[in-house]
Amino acid sequence: PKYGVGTQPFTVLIEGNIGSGKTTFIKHFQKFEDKICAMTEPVEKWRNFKGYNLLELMYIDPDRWAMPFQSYVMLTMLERHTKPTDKPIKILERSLYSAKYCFVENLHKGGLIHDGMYEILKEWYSYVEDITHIQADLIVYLRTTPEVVYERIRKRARSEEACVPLEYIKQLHELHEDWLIRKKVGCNIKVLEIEADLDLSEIDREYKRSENVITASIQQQRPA
Ligand SMILES: Cc1cc2cn([C@H]3C[C@H](O)[C@@H](CO)O3)c(=O)nc2[nH]1
Repeated sequence: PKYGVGTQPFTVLIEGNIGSGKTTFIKHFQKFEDKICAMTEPVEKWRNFKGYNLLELMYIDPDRWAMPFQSYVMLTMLERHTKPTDKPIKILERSLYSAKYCFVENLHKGGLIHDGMYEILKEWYSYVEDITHIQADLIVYLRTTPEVVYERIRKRARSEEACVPLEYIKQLHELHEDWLIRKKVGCNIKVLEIEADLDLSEIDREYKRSENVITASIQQQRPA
């Protein structure tokens, strides 16, 4: 049997484009810390891996650094997927799936990683999925339009993202749509779509709706 089968609680993956509000969304759930193990993306690890800013290196020198960056992202995602918790719910920001179907796919389509690198990463994904149980019961898709998140990225002004062009954001958007809306690829996991173009004041209504769906989905769960 796969490593970790039956060891993980109900797991929600928060997915969406860069700047779609995932971290804000997850922080909203961190107040239920007695019931929910919520883990944001380890961006700080990627920005300082033993003194190397892998995120910056990936953006400024993708030919050399996009592949090693994505292989480290895979490692950090796998750590989160398999991390034990005694809480009944786990919420993760992104996943091995968005790594595979969105980011690595985008880098390869854009010619930023060589075919050989792409094949190695895909080999890792399929091996990892063969030997490890990846718990994923619900995907909350913070659905946005590229222009809206592009503006947010400009405002947030994360230094490494300064040169990310709108085209890159549009490509990532389409890959999220292929995966989560058009269901062209990937896992048949239930998707809850959140209109995340809304500005933060209105989005509380959407948080409430997702909370209801998450708690309802857990109730539907087979009793442990
Ligand atoms: C799974 C996964 C997340 C992820 C994030 N990123 C980038 C996009 C943003 O600039 C930053 C934080 O999400 O990291 C990436 O290049 N590849 C990724 N793969």
